[in-house]
Amino acid sequence: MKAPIKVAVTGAAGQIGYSLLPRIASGSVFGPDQPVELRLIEIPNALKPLEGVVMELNDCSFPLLSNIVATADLDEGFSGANWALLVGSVPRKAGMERKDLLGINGKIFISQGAAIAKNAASDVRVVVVGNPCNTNCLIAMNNGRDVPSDRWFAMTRLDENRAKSQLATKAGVHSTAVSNVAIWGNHSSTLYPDFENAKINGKPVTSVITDTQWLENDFIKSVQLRGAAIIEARGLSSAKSAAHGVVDTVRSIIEPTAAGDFHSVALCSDGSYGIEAGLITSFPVRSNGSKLEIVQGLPLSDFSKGKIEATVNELKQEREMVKELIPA
Ligand SMILES: NC(=O)C1=CN([C@@H]2O[C@H](COP(=O)(O)OP(=O)(O)OC[C@H]3O[C@@H](n4cnc5c(N)ncnc54)[C@H](O)[C@@H]3O)[C@@H](O)[C@H]2O)C=CC1
Ligand SMILES: O=C([O-])CC(=O)C(=O)O
Repeated sequence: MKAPIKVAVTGAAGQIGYSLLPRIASGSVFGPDQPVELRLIEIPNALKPLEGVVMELNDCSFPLLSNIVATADLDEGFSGANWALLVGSVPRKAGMERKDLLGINGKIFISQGAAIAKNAASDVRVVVVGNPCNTNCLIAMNNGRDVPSDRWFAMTRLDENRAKSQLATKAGVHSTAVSNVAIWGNHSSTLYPDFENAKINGKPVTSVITDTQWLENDFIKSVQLRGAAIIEARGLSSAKSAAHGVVDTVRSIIEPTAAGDFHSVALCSDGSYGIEAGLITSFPVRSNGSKLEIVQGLPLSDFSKGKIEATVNELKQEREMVKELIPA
């Protein structure tokens, strides 16, 4: 039996937490032979509902769940964590952009970044989900600089999955036929779902879907605005698909990527594709199971370059909005 890994989850009493925790505890994220200890972090006011979540997790009698710690103390919560999934933060309401949350949510990530650096395991990897996730991740990373910058991620996998679903529906194929979908930039209404490098059954999307007008307009907009459409329909932001996005994000970091394919995650730019180093930007990535790398050399048309520039510019604006939260 392997030793348990410690997985810290913030916002554990929230709606994403409710969908995500059983996936982790049942082995869907770290594998069917990997025991996990859950370290659930909430604000003091949410400790009571968190107690209910813990009761339900216990009632599932998950074979792989070795222990649960529930706490409002960041030092205790992140102690020894091998993974920190930062979900806890306020979701937007209808009519808001995700960056409108920066004033409320940004400061949460100062203390969380610092507490991760102080308490987590030396191999900790961090995935920020709470919005606006790229800039929240930037804040956390810069307040937790003892953790190397290649361990910090923000989630754009839900956007990749959404793009696959839209392309599959348009082409009349199953979403598993769609591969190589890069999401570039910010998890926001400027993100760029790159249909030019995407494939359907191994062929360029543009040779299967010849409706260029749809690809350049409706498709991009549908992915950019999907989160808002869910809020409009549900009265609440996406939770099940977001939790599934977290599962896919972690798995595509720790498991080898299928030959020729890639996935999307926001990480600390190293200057690839001319994107300013240090920005938490979504890129196409490949993993060999232990090392994750940005896919190099994808051809980008002027159309794609313009879209990427716009979303990266928004990331720079968001960084400017939170400059007081980032130590020099
Ligand atoms: N990156 C992505 O693709 C997606 C991101 N999100 C974002 O995820 C976040 C969480 O969404 P939901 O679970 O639906 O919200 P929710 O409101 O149901 O749950 C959030 C939980 O976070 C807790 N929380 C707030 N501040 C905290 C802190 N400082 N420390 C620990 N916990 C804290 C709250 O008490 C609450 O239980 C939101 O910011 C939402 O916009 C949602 C969907 C997709
Ligand atoms: O749109 C939102 O506020 C929640 C989110 O990030 C998403 O569903 O992609």
